[in-house]
Amino acid sequence: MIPVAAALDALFDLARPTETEDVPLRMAGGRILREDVVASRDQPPFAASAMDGYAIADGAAGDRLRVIGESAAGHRFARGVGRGEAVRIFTGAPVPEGTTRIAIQEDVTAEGDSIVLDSDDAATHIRPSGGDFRAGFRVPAPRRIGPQDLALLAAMNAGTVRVARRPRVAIIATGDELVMPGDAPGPDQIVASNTFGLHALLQDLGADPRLLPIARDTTAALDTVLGLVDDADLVLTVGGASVGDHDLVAQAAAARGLDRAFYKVAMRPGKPLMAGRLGEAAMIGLPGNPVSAMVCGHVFVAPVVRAMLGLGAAPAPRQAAPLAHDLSENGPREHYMRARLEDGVLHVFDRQDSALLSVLQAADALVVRPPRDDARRAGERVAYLPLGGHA
Ligand SMILES: Nc1nc2c(c(=O)[nH]1)N[C@H]1C(S)=C(S)[C@@H](COP(=O)(O)OP(=O)(O)OC[C@H]3O[C@@H](n4cnc5c(N)ncnc54)[C@H](O)[C@@H]3O)O[C@H]1N2
Ligand code: MOO
Repeated sequence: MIPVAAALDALFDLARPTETEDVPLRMAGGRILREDVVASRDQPPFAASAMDGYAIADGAAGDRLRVIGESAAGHRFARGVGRGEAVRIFTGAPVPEGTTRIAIQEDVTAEGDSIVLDSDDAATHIRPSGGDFRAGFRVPAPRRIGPQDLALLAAMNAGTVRVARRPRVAIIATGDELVMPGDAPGPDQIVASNTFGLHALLQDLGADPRLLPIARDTTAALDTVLGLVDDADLVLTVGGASVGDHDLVAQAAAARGLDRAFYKVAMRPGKPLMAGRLGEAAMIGLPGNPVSAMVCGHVFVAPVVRAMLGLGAAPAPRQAAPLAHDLSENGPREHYMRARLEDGVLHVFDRQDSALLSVLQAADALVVRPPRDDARRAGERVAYLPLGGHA
């Protein structure tokens, strides 16, 4: 058994960054920016009105000004404006030459082709040219492109952006007992679940996951499904990783030339984890117990996918919070305990069996106990991995 950190390092050695590709901006949400985007012009490109009203050169409450034209968004007033004059102006329109402030229309009385200023206003209501960003302003890569990024990149006039190709991930469930959700299971069968959780996790990460057919517990069936892996960057198998007579994944992968990096990690759940290089792909053999597979998804698969996307080789980010209650000392394996954060305090579930998906679903954190961690008291701060995803 190797420590979690050593397993993660070995996995980072297997993870190759994907190539880059150009995508139209509207397709770029959730993708990883691989090349800086640089603004080619100032925004706004001209001094712009922030309000509907009248652009004026000067004037105080009581002054009467002659309205000599109009500046609307997209249509500037092309002449200059002098003392005693005003230009009708709308939000977003270019501020005419010679004006210094906008008198908002609520503060003005319009009378024919002139206006009277009803009050003084210290604010100019003018957005200066380049007030948002200047030409040369940069959004640096790498970065996951969120909705706010998209809005900014569009304002910077980026029609396409250079992003990381999504890592293709083949997911293979193994086991004679498994049927697909919605099928009719026999009396000794259960429904494949882990692969669906992993598929969703991978989609959230920005990967391109593909569910392959369930492989039966024979080396021939496993070989057939491994043969469908095609151009995957990462192959995930689920189950068949332990020491039982029907745990044949290692054998089938070896026959296909797996160059094994490690087998068994000092963690709980997730001990029978296996990894290596399988042709062009990295392969991770996940344990079959549903919670073990999902915990390994968060602890190993997610950082590997992030590394492939070019976001760097770093463990899943941890946070810390106080415990709601005492915890007994930990054994020799790093323990990832399902817990629920309530008002910033961690409640660790009593039942931690790695078959209990209902407990995992109710959890929003995995408390991380180092190997041989001492007993912990209520109120002590401990590390946890946020799981997210709760309404
Ligand atoms: N003698 C020992 N037995 C076991 C050990 C051990 O060290 N010595 N380790 C245990 C631990 S820990 C784990 S974890 C499991 C891992 O076993 P496998 O990876 O071989 O997984 P399976 O035996 O195929 O399945 C375990 C369990 O999970 C269910 N399963 C499998 N795939 C799925 C799926 N896609 N969706 C839902 N459920 C799935 C399967 O039906 C089993 O119930 O080994 C322990 N045994
Ligand atoms: O290591 Mo297993 O994954 O505890 O159930």
